[in-house]
Amino acid sequence: MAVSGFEGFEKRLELQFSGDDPAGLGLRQLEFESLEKVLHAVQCTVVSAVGNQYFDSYVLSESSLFVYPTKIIIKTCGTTQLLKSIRPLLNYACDLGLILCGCRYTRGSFIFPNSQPYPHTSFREEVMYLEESLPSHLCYRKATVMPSKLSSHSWHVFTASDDEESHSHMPEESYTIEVCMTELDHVLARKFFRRPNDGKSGDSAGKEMTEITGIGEINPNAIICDFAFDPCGYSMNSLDGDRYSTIHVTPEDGFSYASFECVGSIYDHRNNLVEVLKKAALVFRPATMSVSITCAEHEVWTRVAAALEPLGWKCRSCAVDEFPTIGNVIFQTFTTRRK
Ligand SMILES: C[S@+](CC[C@H](N)C(=O)[O-])C[C@H]1O[C@@H](n2cnc3c(N)ncnc32)[C@H](O)[C@@H]1O
Repeated sequence: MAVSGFEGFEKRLELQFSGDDPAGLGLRQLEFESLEKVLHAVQCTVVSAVGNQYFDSYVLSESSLFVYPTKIIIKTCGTTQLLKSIRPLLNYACDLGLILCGCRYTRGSFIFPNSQPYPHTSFREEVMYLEESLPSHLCYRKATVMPSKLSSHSWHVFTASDDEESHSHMPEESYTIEVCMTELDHVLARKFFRRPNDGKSGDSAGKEMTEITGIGEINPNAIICDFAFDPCGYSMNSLDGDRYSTIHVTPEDGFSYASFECVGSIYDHRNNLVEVLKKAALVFRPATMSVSITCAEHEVWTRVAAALEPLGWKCRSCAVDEFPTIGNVIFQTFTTRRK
């Protein structure tokens, strides 16, 4: 941990591959030892894992990893060196006959930017490292920092893709939503601290936190893989068919942070996203939150304000940008009226 405090804001990397056998196991064939080597380069480890017929999910010492046949998502916090996973992953994927066709890297603004090691010392450095690590056939590249009225919340996005015309590494109907919450309600944050010497494993303490905080109610149909750190901190992955969601919590005063991420479809009932967002926000009641949606083309983002404004958060800013192949990224920030 940095001397100042734990860096909750995650770095998130999504790599999309194509191959001859799209119905096959693809990346899921990777040996656990290979994944461990990739994570060693990033400087984190697996603490818990669960899979279903569609994908494998891992809770990490610093956030989460999801492995689909042709897609891998790694999200890591603290002082991890996430981008160092790219080269080993590309080598393993190549051995499986998979070719990289898309890359998306996103993150918020670090609370402790000076504690970040290379190549995460600045967004400029990260982009240079990405540019050098990715194969040249990913020729459509774009890097942007999406601003907000709150200097502590801006959204860093880098994308690279192989062919703008094919326009669908991401199914047109699906979207990803990434929520970053800071200044958590103190009483609610206390629930993510363990009692000293509770005699529990990280798994059983995690299960208890999932229940008492209401996290288990966000999607009651999902399989949940949860873990509680000692003395505090919590991570969970949930699996519902081919969809994941994930929550990570740093509850310490002064740098409290929680993130919620899920995927959805524009064809879901309008209320699904509204209800899920409401429930996730009420678990933490943060003073400030940012919501980023990546979606091909749809007004799904209007549902975010519809979910949060009746609960007392006010939308302070909204930025939209378009990226090759993945479509639009909409970045909104919210604060409580009391701010
Ligand atoms: C890994 S978790 C969740 C990460 C997530 N990105 C976040 O900050 O919300 C981080 C929390 O667990 C605590 N923690 C305790 N032991 C830890 C460990 N061995 N590795 C990482 N975090 C640990 C940290 O102090 C922090 O509160």
